[in-house]
Amino acid sequence: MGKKGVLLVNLGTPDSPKTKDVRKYLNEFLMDDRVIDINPITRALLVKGAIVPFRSPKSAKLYQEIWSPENGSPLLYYSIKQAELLQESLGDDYQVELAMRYQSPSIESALEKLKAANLDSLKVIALFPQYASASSGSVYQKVMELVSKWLTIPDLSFVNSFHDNELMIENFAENGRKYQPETFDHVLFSFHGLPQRQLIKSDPTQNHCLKTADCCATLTDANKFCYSAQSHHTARLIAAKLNLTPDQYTICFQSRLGNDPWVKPYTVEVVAELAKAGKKRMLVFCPAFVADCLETVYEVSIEYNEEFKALGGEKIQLVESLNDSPLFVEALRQMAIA
Ligand SMILES: C=CC1=C(C)c2cc3[nH]c(cc4nc(cc5[nH]c(cc1n2)c(C)c5CCC(=O)O)C(CCC(=O)O)=C4C)c(C)c3C=C
Ligand SMILES: [Fe+2]
Ligand SMILES: [Fe+2]
Repeated sequence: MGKKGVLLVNLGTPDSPKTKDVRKYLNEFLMDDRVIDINPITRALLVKGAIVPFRSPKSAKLYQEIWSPENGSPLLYYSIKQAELLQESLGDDYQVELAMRYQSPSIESALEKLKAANLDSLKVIALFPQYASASSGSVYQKVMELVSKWLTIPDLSFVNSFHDNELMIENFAENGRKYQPETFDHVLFSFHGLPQRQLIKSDPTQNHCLKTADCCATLTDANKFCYSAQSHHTARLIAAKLNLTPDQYTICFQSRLGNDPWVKPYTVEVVAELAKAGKKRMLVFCPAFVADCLETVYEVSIEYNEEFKALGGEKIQLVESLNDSPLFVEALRQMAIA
């Protein structure tokens, strides 16, 4: 019997927090036609002419704030840990490799190692709990492009999403419980944002997403692959584990890029409204990320915290991500062997 392969893929991070490496990363990331899904000429003009030149030095400063002298980027550090722990847990019948959709380690290099192992099967898990064309879709497209050229293609499968994975939900709830959610004035579930255009394009019925204010209130056949609907579902499941009632929490979306409308409400606006409403202490979960990264460690813990305090709030407390927790490794193990 040959080995079974498992490929874990996260988004990627710059090779270093220097402007030149951030520029290289942003160029590869934002030139992906699933990420900036517009006419290719307009995309190239926008990305290479405007976004990357202006954003790279600014983002480099932010990356410098979160870069650990020993471990580098938290996203890469914890992704490596997750792959190592999963390998340990699965044992010698499996070969686990980690890749990043952008930059290093590349999907090409990880697939080369897996090809050399003469695998019986390959399971690919994009490390995004909620499906989006811009994240998981892009990973799976890239894997398919590369594996389609192999002479022998093993049994190949993908995990579309794991927004409702019981162990993942429990892991977020467990991380949150340590902070005693009941002692906070309000709880936020802040997900990475996405252009509204991408939700609408991905709606198979073309008659559901964003047609009503509560289109994400339940998961149905029409919105089962919708990033926003899956995000709402994840948040409701974590909230239920913590016995939070709907008035105690808000679901919102962060990290908007550009001027087009993204999924609402925007976290930055929710934070401002809650500060103005007199809320003092807020607990923030970021369940679109399975590892801490720039969007959690900087954007939530530093940027939103400062904005909240400037408007009269006292503290925004980030609930750490799943990182190297045994519960998440077990969730990955169960997905890998399913
Ligand atoms: C949760 C999954 C993610 C989706 C969906 C996603 C969509 C998306 N992102 C951008 C633009 C940027 N994202 C950036 C950082 C970033 N994004 C994700 C995940 C998703 N993005 C992660 C995990 C990270 C952190 C990476 C790290 O190194 O820690 C950035 C770079 C940082 C910055 O300059 O602010 C950009 C830019 C778009 C346009 C998009 C969907 C269309
Ligand atoms: Fe992003
Ligand atoms: Fe939707």
